[in-house]
Amino acid sequence: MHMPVHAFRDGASVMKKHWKLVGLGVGVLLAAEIYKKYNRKRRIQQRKDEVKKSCARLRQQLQNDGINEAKSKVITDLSITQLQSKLQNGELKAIDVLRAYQYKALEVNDKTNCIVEPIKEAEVWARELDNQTGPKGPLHGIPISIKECYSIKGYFVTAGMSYFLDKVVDDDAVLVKVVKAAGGVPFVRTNIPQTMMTFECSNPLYGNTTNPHDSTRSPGGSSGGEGALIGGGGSILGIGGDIGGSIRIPSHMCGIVGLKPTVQRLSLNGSLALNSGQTHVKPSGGPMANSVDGVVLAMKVLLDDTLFTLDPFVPPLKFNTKVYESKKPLRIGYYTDDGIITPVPACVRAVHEAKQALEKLGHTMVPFSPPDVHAAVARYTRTVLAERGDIAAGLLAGDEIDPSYKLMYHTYQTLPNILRMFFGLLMKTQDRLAGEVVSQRRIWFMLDWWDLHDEITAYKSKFIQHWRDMNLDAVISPGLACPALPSFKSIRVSTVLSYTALWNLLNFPAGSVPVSKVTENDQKQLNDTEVYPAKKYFERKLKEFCQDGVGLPVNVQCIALPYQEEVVLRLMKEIETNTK
Ligand SMILES: CCCCCCCC/C=C\CCCCCCCCCCCCCC(=O)NCCO
Repeated sequence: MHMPVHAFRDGASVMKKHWKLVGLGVGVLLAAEIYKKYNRKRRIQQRKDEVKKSCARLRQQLQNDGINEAKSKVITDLSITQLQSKLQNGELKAIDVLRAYQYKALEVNDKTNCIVEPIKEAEVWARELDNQTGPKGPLHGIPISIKECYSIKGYFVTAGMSYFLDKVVDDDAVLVKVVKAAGGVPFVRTNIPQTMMTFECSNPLYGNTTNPHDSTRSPGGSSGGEGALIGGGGSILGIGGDIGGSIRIPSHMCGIVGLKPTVQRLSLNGSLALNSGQTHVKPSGGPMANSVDGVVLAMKVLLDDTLFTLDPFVPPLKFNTKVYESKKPLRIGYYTDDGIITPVPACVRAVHEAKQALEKLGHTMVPFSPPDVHAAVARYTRTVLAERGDIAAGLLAGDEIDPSYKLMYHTYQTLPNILRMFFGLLMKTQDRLAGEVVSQRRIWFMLDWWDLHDEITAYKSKFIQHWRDMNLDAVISPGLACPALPSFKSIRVSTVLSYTALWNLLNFPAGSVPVSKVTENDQKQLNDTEVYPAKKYFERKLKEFCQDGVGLPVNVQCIALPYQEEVVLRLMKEIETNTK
């Protein structure tokens, strides 16, 4: 078709105008993006400065009040039972206990960077308790540390992401309210890893937390700040959260006690969850402490009418003291290897020591093999990574990706599918599960999601049948396949998660209790190929990361059927009392 020349000229000028508009649009978008990034960086810096100032203020306050190492130690050396009784009978004041723990917490923080910030209102709360007349609550004056993801009115809840620095939260989480109603004094907020979906403890806002027993190692995560703080002696009781091991892994790596209850035995209302729409495997909130007594006290106090009223979806099951204190001999399964990754010798030895101790107490110990752990863990990762980290990635836009999260982020977010499949195939030659996890598909369709639910339900039934066939009351297992790992290395041995994540998939309560410390002989055995052949790639990596680990804590895990936290705690107490 013929077009007159002027038509071309007009067309060209219109195009030119359009290009100008497009250019302008792109420029505005780019400028907005640059501004957003700049603004986020500025906010992060501002946050870092606020935190530094708030620690400096507290330090000054403690100095003004004449608190020193010796004064603090007199109080922080008390067991939770002694502390509770001295606070109840008025021998100790809440403010003095708070000051002692603030001092110690800052000291541990200097070594490990475990605190996000002190809670400034703690002093007011402690003084109010000291002035209070009438009956005292069971946690009266006991300082409690709180994982960063739990809301505390007036504070930022971020999971290590600057996206959440826009506004502070306007109410306390349910567990924080229950703690306060019982007279507890929330006094510090503790660090977490970026997104909370790793078992490290590092993020660009608050930095990396290190292990109190070895500063080159991680405390584990995601409740790693709690692990490091309690493990270092800077808190006696804290609250964590767990969807794959986040209470139990730091407990194991820092040598403290932690309980992951059945989902919803305690409330998680008011705690940050990035993927709360993921319904198949849910997180649990639970206590972490320096003793089983601490965890038991927390469970007794939390499982109360205040909790049942604040969150009516929590089944009104009070702590069953009869079950906890029962002396009836139990039939307990034990295993040291789940077939996914062989634990290092120290972790195997800990299970044997716990088994012997329980046997001496009259329990019957029987070898147990959890059925089909491979399929279970593959389903677990398909579930928790169903959207392959899209939600976190959306919130992270503009933030630096933390080294602890990088490999997972890039595997699922930036690697083109074809390369990921190739990487997965390559991985499969080394480790079948890891290869499957790397190449697993995003769940797009509702029917796939429902099928996955049915598969998990079927697995639960099969597992419970196996448990019943063996007539078990409980099971003990390694706390994890390795003690504390060097910082930022956990993703390279992430199959170790099979020891903890299995119980999240099944929704069984599981607790972690210290049994021993890595010895020279454990290390010798680790390097003896007859004892630890390290045939799999991840086992070779474990062996590498576990060198020079003498003295690191080693826990075991205790597990029971859903809603039988009291059985778990009973075993933990018996192990704590009869090992080491
Ligand atoms: C479990 C087997 C994993 C094998 C992965 C092989 C490693 C290949 C490298 C990169 C791919 C990354 C795959 C990462 C898999 C781990 C996924 C689950 C992480 C869940 C951690 C949960 C921590 C937690 O409990 N958070 C509490 C939140 O409230």
